Amino acid sequence: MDTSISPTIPVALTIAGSDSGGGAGIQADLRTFAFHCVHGTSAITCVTAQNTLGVMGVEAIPPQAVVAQINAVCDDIGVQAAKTGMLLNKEIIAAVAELVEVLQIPNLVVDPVMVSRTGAQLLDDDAVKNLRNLLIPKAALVTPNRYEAQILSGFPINSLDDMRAASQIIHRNTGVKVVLVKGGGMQGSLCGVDVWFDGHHMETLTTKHVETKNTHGTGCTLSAAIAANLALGKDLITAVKQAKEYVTTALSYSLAIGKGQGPVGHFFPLLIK
Ligand SMILES: Nc1ncnc2c1ncn2[C@@H]1O[C@H](COP(=O)(O)OP(=O)(O)O)[C@@H](O)[C@H]1O
Ligand SMILES: Cc1ncc(COP(=O)(O)O)c(N)n1
Repeated sequence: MDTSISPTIPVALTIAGSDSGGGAGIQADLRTFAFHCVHGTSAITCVTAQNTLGVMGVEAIPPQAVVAQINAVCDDIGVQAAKTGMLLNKEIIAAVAELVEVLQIPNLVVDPVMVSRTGAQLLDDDAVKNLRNLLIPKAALVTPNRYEAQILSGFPINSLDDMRAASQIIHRNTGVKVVLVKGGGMQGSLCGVDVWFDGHHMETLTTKHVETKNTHGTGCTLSAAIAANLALGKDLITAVKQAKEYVTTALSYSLAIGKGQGPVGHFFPLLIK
């Protein structure tokens, strides 16, 4: 008897870098998809040698190999949603942006990864232009953190009002449907507060602040959970709110592994009885 699960199982794609330490990047994304009961597919853009202390090395995957991975997934399996994470250089960004258009990849979440939690540069300086002009305009949602929102808006962010202003500037400059400025890098009570702006409606999304140093992979997990929720057919604001709850719980169950900043934990559905 064939016990395969029905072909209606949702499928999501992550286009991102590999994190050898397993806390962020492709590893966090596929784990997040799995805990949402979404089949995860991947296109690896670069391989990082990384742990909880930092990034020791980065090797780029040639753009044509990134394109081949995306084509292989989309030609055969098909995806209901996708996210991008660490894209590393302008050539990979241009290739991904073109393919998103050609393949009409739906429900694209762009996490504009630029710098790691440990301070390592994850995007070439000359690649920001392609991110802003070629890829972000094709996204349903872009999810910059404080630092990335400052780069994309050219506006310094020190308060909730600054986060709001930056979200409006990014929306206007890129034409993206929705901007979510994340507050993980903000001080005090603003840490964990995010700002949503869709061109009409501005909303402040708040969950409880979790006190932990083990925050590696929060941004990757959030964008992957949003993509998983979109693949499951949820509307964008619901997808974002539920993803934020997922990250908050994952922070509460973070993993104190390694000597530095450990990753958020995804095992809570198995741990909470
Ligand atoms: N200590 C924390 N407590 C609660 N939520 C947090 C905390 N740190 C980050 N978050 C949330 O995690 C998500 C990822 O944000 P952030 O850490 O800013 O992203 P990135 O990993 O890209 O820097 C956001 O929803 C943010 O509000
Ligand atoms: C491969 C890869 N992708 C993304 C991040 C960002 O994650 P974080 O901001 O938690 O360091 C990372 N460190 N490595």
